[in-house]
Amino acid sequence: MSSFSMSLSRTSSSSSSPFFPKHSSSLINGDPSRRSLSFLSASPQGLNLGDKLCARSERKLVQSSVVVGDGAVITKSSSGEIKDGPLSITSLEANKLVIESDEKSTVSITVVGASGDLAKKKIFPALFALYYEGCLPEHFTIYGYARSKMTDAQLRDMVSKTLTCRIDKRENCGEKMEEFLKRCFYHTGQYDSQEHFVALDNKLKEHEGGRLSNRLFYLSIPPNIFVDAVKCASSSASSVTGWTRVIVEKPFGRDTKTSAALTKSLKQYLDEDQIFRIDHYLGKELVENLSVLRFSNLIFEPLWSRQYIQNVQFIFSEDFGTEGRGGYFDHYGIIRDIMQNHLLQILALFAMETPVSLDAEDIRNEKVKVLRSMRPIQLEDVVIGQYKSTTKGGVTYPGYTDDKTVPKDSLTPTFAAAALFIDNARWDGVPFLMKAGKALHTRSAEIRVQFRHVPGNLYNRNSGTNLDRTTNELVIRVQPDEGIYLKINNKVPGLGMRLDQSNLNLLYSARYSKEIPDAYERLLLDAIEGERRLFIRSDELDAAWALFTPLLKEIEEKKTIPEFYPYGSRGPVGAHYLAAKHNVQWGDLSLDQ
Ligand SMILES: NC(=O)C1=CN([C@@H]2O[C@H](COP(=O)(O)OP(=O)(O)OC[C@H]3O[C@@H](n4cnc5c(N)ncnc54)[C@H](OP(=O)(O)O)[C@@H]3O)[C@@H](O)[C@H]2O)C=CC1
Ligand SMILES: O=C1O[C@H](COP(=O)(O)O)[C@@H](O)[C@H](O)[C@H]1O
Repeated sequence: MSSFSMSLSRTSSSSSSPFFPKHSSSLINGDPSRRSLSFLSASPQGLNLGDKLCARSERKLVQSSVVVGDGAVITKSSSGEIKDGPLSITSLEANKLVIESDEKSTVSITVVGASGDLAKKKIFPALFALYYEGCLPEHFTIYGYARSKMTDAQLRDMVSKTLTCRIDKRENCGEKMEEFLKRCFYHTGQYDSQEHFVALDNKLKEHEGGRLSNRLFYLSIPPNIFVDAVKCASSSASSVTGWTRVIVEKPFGRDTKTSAALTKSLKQYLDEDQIFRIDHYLGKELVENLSVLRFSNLIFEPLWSRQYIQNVQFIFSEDFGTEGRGGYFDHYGIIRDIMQNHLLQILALFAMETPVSLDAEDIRNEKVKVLRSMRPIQLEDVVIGQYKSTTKGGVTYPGYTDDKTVPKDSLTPTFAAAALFIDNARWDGVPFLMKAGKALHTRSAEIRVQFRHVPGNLYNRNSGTNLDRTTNELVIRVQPDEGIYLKINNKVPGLGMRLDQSNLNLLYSARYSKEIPDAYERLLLDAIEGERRLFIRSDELDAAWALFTPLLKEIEEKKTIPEFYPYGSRGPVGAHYLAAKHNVQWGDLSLDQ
């Protein structure tokens, strides 16, 4: 257990790369446990108190321009791995970075609303997967907190029954689960009771055993009680020695006003950098890969503009309805549930300019610029729908309003399609089409990039009459069957000259044997490590609401009637007309998808 003090003396350097600055390191007073580092150009920008420096944090170090090299406490091997971790930053001052080994710190994770659906379905399984993979710190404790009366044993029982995660069939799963469950506890309490949070604080302290304490609260509760819980957690159960962070689940309000009010209330008790607004689509592997695809392959970035791209489509569909969540859903609708957050976030990542670095703030700055460059959405560019009951093969599927928690005359859309535009130099005039729906024929999420026709194409005559069928299309399939494929034209083998379209296909399951982690695993780990890149900053949220609020208001004020579509169908035909109006065909509905 040791602590190191590193002096960062900054001088300018023209030769060092922004990612790998030159530096030198030496012992302080001959003490091998204390190191002095002189950085030629680096600053600890991007590093925060409590950050953990381990192999997973390499990205952070690289982005932060504080890669520590030869002879230093943390060494970067030629294979790119950081050795001698994990270490935590315990003090961060100008020119002085104090880090200490992980043995001295602990992370307490409190799942607020532990008795609920999301906690069971996603949060506990993700925490277990992280534990199984050895990604949680050596010292950690997990607390479930909710009003329901439960003992530790009952929580463990509940968690073990719902740990239906990807780890299930792996080696030693049972053993690991036993170990994991021993670190899980439960505390019964009201969400607005300081007294109950003080009691939680005492229990956490017992487990922390005097180590530097870092605390993460995951608010897995309905939004109307977010602020009460944050108030109590921050005043009665936040850490006094390390960091305190709060993960907030959506919905972040219903519109600009309510979202701003929520942010204002949260900021009474927390700083912006303590708030981790989760959008779990940002944690999905293929969404994470979007920037890699674009910025690390020379062949894509030069094409990424109005010059070569005719339209971009963001498509979300589910083959089940709102069963069980009708009460929540009716208050929000598909535009707020999926478009304003998940699809818009992906759009922003897709369309942003190259960020200065991979640092969270640099990426989020670029995303905000995209969102703020978007043209107000016109109601004429939007189609809404609602699924109705249908009987197929002798089975009757319920309509949206058949749900007892949904008013019979509800106009809430369960489907929406929209054409959006980014009024900047790169994307001027390019339609960004979004489509999201429940109770459709399939479950999928994908990004489709349709390129322009080849000008003066020599082979037009050989390709048939429909030029759209010969345009290149890049498909990023977020789920299921994660993959990326590019449709290209090729000659059909033989003596004739007939053209065909084929896919250059990267199917993840064929390429990689390792299963893909759930989005919640990545996001929880990022929150523990203080990595904010995949969380929504308040100005991003404001910009997202500024775009959608006028449209939602207009739909609601005009009581726009949704177009009905049968459960399990491809959605309202209006979506086809909308696409056609912008000279587009939905890629997911074409014959050769
Ligand atoms: N479920 C999902 O798939 C998703 C959920 N979310 C969001 O995550 C959060 C949690 O979702 P989910 O688990 O489904 O929510 P639940 O409705 O299951 O609520 C979670 C827990 O909160 C407590 N609770 C529920 N209603 C109230 C109330 N009116 N007053 C006080 N406490 C209440 C209950 O615990 P107790 O009674 O024991 O205190 C409940 O177990 C929500 O913000 C939701 O919008 C986001 C994406 C997906
Ligand atoms: O946020 C939400 O997402 C889910 C879909 O998430 P996925 O990871 O299963 O694709 C959606 O069902 C839900 O309505 C929405 O609130």
